[in-house]
Amino acid sequence: MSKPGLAPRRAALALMEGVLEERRLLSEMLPGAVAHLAPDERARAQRLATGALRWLDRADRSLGRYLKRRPDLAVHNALRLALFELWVDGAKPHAVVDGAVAAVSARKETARQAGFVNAVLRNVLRDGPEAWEALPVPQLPKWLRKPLIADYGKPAVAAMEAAHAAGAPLDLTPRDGDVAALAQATGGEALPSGSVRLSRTTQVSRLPGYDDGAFWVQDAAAALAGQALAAGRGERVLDLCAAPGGKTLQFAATGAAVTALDISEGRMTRVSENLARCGLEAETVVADALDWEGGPFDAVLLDAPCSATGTIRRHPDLPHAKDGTDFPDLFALQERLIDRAVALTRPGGRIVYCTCSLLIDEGEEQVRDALARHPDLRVDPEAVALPGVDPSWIGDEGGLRLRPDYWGETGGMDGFFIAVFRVPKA
Ligand SMILES: C[S@@+](CC[C@H](N)C(=O)[O-])C[C@H]1O[C@@H](n2cnc3c(N)ncnc32)[C@H](O)[C@@H]1O
Repeated sequence: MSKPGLAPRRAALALMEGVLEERRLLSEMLPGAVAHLAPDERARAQRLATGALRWLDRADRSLGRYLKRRPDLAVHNALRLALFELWVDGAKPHAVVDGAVAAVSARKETARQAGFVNAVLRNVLRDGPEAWEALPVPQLPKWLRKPLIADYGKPAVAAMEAAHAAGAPLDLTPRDGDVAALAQATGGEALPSGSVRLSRTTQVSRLPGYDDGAFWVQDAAAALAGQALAAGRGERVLDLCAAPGGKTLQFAATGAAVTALDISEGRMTRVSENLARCGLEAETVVADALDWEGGPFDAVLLDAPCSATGTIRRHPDLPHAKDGTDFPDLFALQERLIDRAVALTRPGGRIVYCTCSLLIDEGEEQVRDALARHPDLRVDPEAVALPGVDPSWIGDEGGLRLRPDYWGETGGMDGFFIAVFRVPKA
């Protein structure tokens, strides 16, 4: 029989290897990679892999003191994971050392290095948590850090990195807009923007009101993007890249006639499930937005596919799995999707363009380029001056720049860019 706790640790190490060697995202590998585990072990494997990747940079700095040269990836990862468990997760030292040694011993290729792992971890333990705490907050890899410093400056990037290390709370959007009632029912905090924030980790489906569809999970920054559209009862609204549907639900809850479109059939199933749970309606269309014909609509939301660099708090694997080389294709797609959104909006209508990205190429620059291609469009800064938004977050081009370090004292928010275009009357 294998040691207790070995299976989730081995699954976590396999997930880390998938990210760091095969450059795959955790979301692509889960839930397949943990399907063989019991539910609590699955959650533990995911938590360990996510945590180790979040703290990877600090673990590597720490291990630099004990390693003459970089060990094989599998051994290195076992040590990185052990440091996360010891100094962040608060696991018992003997259990961590035993677990790391057992994981390395269980693989034929690494079994001979079990003694080495044991020795390194003994040295780490001898130096204690003070040595770990003295190290800087984990930094982003250079490929991402450099352009962000160029755009925001070093202090801002350091603040974002601190927010990435802190992780993300759980935000809920109330279906009927009654934020106070939902905050009371769930024991959460009512945010000025209309979301409810829970700081504790919890199983969402066990929260009161889940089965009745009284709320859905949606980061407060993403909810602001939905609010910026200001959908009204009976208005024809198109959600052009809709899945998994947080913003579709926001529009449907206002009584708008919503068409939710997405290229992915699988992801669109989640939109339908979310609508059904919340007792809301929308027309769902699986199609490529670039060649779909319909409308014209009173309002179009384009929550475009993007680098997702605004979601690193929730997805600390992203900076390790990506290197930015595929981003220019996304920038070009965003441009074409903006042109489609313009074509699908009626004269006098409006378009919300947003991305969960920190890169200005996917935000401010897209707005500037869109205005050059469509000189009749106007950006409406008033439309993004929403409750909870600090006016200094609205840029010269009229868009709203949200960063993970904003609202730091209440748990931060996802990085987002949101701009509202007004289409001229005919
Ligand atoms: C950022 S996500 C949208 C999130 C969603 N608006 C929400 O609030 O839950 C981007 C979506 O764009 C979809 N997508 C990518 N390319 C597309 C295309 N050419 N046409 C339609 N949808 C596309 C992806 O499948 C993905 O679901």
